[in-house]
Amino acid sequence: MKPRKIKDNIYWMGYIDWDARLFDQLIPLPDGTSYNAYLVEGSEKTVLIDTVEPEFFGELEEQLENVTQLDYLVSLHAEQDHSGSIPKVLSKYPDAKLITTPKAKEILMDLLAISADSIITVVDGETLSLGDKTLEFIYTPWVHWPETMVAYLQEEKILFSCDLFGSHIATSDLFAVDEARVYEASKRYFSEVMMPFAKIIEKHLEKLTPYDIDIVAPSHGPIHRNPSFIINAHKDWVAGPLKNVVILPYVSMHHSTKKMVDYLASMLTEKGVRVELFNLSVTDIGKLAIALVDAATIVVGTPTVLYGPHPAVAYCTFLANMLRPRAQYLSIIGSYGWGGKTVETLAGMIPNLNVEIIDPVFAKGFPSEQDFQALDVLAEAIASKHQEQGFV
Ligand SMILES: Cc1cc2nc3c(=O)[nH]c(=O)nc-3n(C[C@H](O)[C@H](O)[C@H](O)COP(=O)(O)O)c2cc1C
Repeated sequence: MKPRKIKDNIYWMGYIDWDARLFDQLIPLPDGTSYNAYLVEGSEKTVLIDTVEPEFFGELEEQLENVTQLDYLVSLHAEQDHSGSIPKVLSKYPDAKLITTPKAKEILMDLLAISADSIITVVDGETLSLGDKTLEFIYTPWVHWPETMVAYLQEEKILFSCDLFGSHIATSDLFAVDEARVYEASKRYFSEVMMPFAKIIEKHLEKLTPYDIDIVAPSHGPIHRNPSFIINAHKDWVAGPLKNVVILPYVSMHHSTKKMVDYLASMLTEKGVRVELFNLSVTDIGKLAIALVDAATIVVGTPTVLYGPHPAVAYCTFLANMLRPRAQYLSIIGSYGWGGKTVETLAGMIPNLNVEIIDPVFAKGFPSEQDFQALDVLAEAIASKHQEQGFV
């Protein structure tokens, strides 16, 4: 892919990774992703903002073919998918100075053995003149590492937001055209990377409010010419109202738990509560993470296996605890043969979740009439709590 013009003297560079299927060896990428770098040519100085995964440096190098002089390289975030090619860019342009935050300087030196001499650190709000253009650096720590910042090109009103407002999607659209598709890809990205920092991101969104932004240029996925679409989506994900939704991640080996999950789902639906079921044996955990962003209630379904939850349920619970969704209620349903500590084990795995636990329902073997009645009570309890809270 050749450099693509965003505005006069401002170009997208990078790599569109159509083949990527797993990010950080953790996150499923059904739609691939991209690694975006941006070239800004001022009347006096030229700057490259971020780089690409080191294995794709060849592509970036070709895009830089006609760039004879690079004065600055900005690193907004030290993670290798953006920083990994910095050493190669610096050896191509030995006079270029690397601009970053003091915290990122430390991390870049640790990760990539970049020498301290080539790094200039900036303070929050500092500006860099490129002649007719000015870059302002705005600290946004914990998006999603401690060292992160964004850069605002004042004259052109472009926010280079790095991972903030990113989406995992490979597309030849330079700008987000199919907003519904980008919304889903961005929510996936948010849920898996940003959700644990939702409260901090809420503050950053407030900090960015006074900036007049025409274009948001993130480091993954397409660029936004309609910035309110992606900014408002993030405002909603970090602090918008929870939804009248119960998500039901479950595993069932011999259908007892499955029968309970299906029954509960049906009762909830009858009571006007929306449900999303995730069979953890086959589910894309990214889809589950997306649902965790704004569901009001989580009900985990598990059989008892060797005195505890099924390992796939334990993994999902561990992940949910890491991702810190905003759900307010949680319950556990499932089946056992003779005994165990499934509920205690799962309850002990969610210290980060600020949830009220609604009485679990466990069937001995296949659910009996009494178990279905207990599920009726659970459905009623959830539905009335959702109603009381006004979730829609
Ligand atoms: C590998 C394995 C280990 C199990 N370990 C336990 C156990 O420790 N305690 C228990 O009460 N039941 C145990 N069970 C029995 C299941 O929990 C029980 O059959 C349950 O009804 C299965 O639910 P499901 O049909 O949703 O898979 C075990 C079953 C299997 C297959």
